[in-house]
Amino acid sequence: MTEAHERTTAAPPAPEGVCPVTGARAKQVEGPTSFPLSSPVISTVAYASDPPGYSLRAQQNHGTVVKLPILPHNPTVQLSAPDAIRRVLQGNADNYARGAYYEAFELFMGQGLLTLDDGDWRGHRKVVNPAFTPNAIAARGAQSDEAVADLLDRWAEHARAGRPFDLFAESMKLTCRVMGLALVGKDLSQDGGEFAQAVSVALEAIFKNVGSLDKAIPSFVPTPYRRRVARARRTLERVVAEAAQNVDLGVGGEVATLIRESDLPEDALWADLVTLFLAGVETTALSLSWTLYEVARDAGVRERLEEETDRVLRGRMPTAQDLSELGYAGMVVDEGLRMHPPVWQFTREAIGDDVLAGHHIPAGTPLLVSVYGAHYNPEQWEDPERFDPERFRPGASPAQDRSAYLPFGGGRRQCIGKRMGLALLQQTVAAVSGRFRLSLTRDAAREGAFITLFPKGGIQVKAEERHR
Ligand code: HEM
Repeated sequence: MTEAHERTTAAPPAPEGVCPVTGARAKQVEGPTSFPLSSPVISTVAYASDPPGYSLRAQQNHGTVVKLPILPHNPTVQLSAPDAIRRVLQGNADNYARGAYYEAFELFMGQGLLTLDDGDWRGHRKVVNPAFTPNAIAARGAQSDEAVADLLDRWAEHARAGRPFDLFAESMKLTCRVMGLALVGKDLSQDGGEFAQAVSVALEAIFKNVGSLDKAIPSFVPTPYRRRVARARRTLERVVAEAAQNVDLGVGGEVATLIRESDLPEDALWADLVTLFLAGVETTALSLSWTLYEVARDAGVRERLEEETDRVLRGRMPTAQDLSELGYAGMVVDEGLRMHPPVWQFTREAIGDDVLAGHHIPAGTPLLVSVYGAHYNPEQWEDPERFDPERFRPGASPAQDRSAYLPFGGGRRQCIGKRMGLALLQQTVAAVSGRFRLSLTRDAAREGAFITLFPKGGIQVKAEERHR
């Protein structure tokens, strides 16, 4: 194209404050303007040392649509305004691609359910969908029942020995078993924690790959971190290879069979299985740990839960059929997911210009949808720092705007495992409350964050059996 042609066809500059595509009047997105926080290097260091804290401070100081000067995709716009989030995920979802941040996910997840853009993604979602319907989840009910029963029996041994244990490590055993059976037909909690470790290391590696200093070290140097990542990859490769073999032998897991027998490309087995493991195992374990942590800290909530479980279950284990009667346990899980959303942010990129909550978003802008910011926004939630399951009482409006609550995302890319995750969480919270009282051995857990929001150093608890 000649320079003259470029000049004649280029769009005329938009009058200031008007989006060139929609023609709507719009403000520029603001962010920190004064040193040191205007400096991308200093901001990136501040962000890396406490990502959720940095994110909330930016929201408090500059609002719910804010420009973050963080590397490597500077500037990135952080969104926690419910109307902006609704437009990105639903109203104008066609204008938002997965974008540059999601490229780092391909390190482990290849081109699959989470990383593909809408066109190619549809086929993958359609193939695995039958394993996530209410009927499919109910058909696997006995697997969850047994896994939860074994978890409680292990905790009973800890209780009798007076031995503290880590809620997060225990929750990972539960989810490695339940997800392993559903996806590849194998209990993946039986390898001394190797699979659980592989999932956590892979998620950390994806987060660090976005902007890690590790990249400054030549790629042939086997740093301890790189050795851990390589080991995690080998573990995941072994699980996927075994899954393929088992499908070929006619004894494959439900999801592995659906993928292997579909028309999806050969590499979809790796991409979609690893995606489902990385998206489902740690997230659900974290929700369980954080929710039980909050229950252990709040005698009032604990007593309400005990009253409900004693009344509904009369000392037996809950099954999927009991969940509709265990409404308070469901509200406790919902509030746990508000206060500690395991996926505390996720990303998109604007394909064309748009206006979000009155702000002009130029084409190509990387976005961080801040679940954490939305869940702690005082304009949306009364006293957001308080753990209060009553917000989720049926018929109540938990937030001013329902798009301010999005632990599972929203729109057509909403989490495929939402129903499965919630059912396991509600069942386990009720089962634990029916049998044990948990107490923390340390006052407060410290939050750390990579892709997920995790308790640094775990959550040490002691269990006491309620009825002996
Ligand atoms: C409490 C547990 C969970 C939480 C908080 C959670 C959260 C989320 C969120 C926020 C998203 C949206 C990401 C985006 O739009 O960019 C998502 C997507 C996804 N989640 Fe979950 N998730 C959970 C459990 C699960 C489980 C159990 C599975 C499967 C076994 C799963 C598999 C997926 C997949 C495959 C996607 C991508 C969906 C798509 O784009 O079609 N998740 N999850």
